[in-house]
Amino acid sequence: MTVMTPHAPGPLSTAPAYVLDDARLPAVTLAEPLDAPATEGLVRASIVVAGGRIAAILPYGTAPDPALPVHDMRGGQVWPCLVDMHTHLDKGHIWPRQPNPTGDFAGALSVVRLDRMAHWSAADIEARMEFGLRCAYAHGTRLVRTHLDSLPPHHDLSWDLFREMRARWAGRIELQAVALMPVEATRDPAYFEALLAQVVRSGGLIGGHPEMGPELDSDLDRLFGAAMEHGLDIDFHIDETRDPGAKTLAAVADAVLRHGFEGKVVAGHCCSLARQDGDEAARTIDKVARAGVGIVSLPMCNMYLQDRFAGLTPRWRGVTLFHELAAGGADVAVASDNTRDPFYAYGDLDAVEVFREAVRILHLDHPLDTAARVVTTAPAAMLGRPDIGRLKVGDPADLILFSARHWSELLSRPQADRIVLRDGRAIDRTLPDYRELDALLGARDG
Ligand SMILES: Nc1ccnc(=O)[nH]1
Repeated sequence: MTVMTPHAPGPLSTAPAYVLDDARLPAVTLAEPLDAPATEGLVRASIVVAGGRIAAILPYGTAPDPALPVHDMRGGQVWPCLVDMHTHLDKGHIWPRQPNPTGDFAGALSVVRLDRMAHWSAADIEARMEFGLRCAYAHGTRLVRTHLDSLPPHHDLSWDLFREMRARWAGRIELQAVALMPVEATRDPAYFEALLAQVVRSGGLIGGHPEMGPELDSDLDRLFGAAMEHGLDIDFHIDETRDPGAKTLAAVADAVLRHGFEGKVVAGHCCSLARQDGDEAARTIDKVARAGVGIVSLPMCNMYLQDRFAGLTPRWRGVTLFHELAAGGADVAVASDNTRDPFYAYGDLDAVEVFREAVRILHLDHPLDTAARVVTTAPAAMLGRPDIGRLKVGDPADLILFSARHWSELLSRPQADRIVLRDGRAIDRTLPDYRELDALLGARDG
């Protein structure tokens, strides 16, 4: 019997070619449909890996070359490596140094600013980004988009560092970055020009959080104008509030249509949409779909920050109208958001955790048939990388092997025993030790 441990000698660590036999694959991640029956969206199949690539995907039972060594999955699921399309690597892991005393959004905003101004040198950000990326890699993620706080001086410092980190991580994690600032900050031409120069130099995206007010549309026009001039895609933080009066999502969709904007636009959060009445929400969803604005929900962070009042029990989950958006024709996905910082006290850039929690918080279950798309093909498409997060013959064998066979098995445990293959080889999944950050964050006894 094959022993399912990552470091056992065997085909996953040594053989130039082998078979992952008797696996279950999420059909929604298959680039080409397999002629085999699916149960709850899972297809039984065997994958031939050769030269670090997927050489064949065969219906289970159609025996491949009998000479090849076999890793018997015994019915366990095999997924492509994952996509985490909305993170904040620059903030990650500051919690021990800068907790959020209220645990709410206003508290997070104000204390993050204090920490940023006091501590965010290049060395500080680099150490925390590196730590976060090591976690994401060990968990099986291959593509990460991060927002970077981009108010001075970090519009320079963080972006210079980002280019370095992207080069260092090339081949392990593909990195994308988005400028995060209040959209009204673009009214300062000297700042905005300098920021745009950095974003263009870095192959990044422009974004930020628009706010309601008389200048909302003109602020958006300035941002879209710059994006069109420089050929940039856009990724916003939108309406992260319980206030139903926050309607910048509709304004963003209007701006896309008004400008005939042809780049990709993503809107993260969109919490207040779920607090508006049905007709109003439906009108906005229709606009979002027509404008082709992709929506990313951040369920763990939203449930943590939204509807938090001291001494009171939360009454809503904080998430956007995920199902209604999907039914209305909008692209939808989920992602991590913050990790161990004032916006979210927990998290480890584990897209499998994000998937599990998203299923529970957003009711992505029953049926679960296509749910796996929300951390694979859907975010990959929104990020302009449809070559990642899918199972396709000829692609690198970047795969996650689960012992779990069915959805109830996959979603009931944290899948800490998963095996991650990169280019067909099992990687070392050891997570970095928090103690590595002690010197940076001020070690605390007690
Ligand atoms: N949810 C968030 C909003 C703004 N900034 C963050 O880091 N996170």
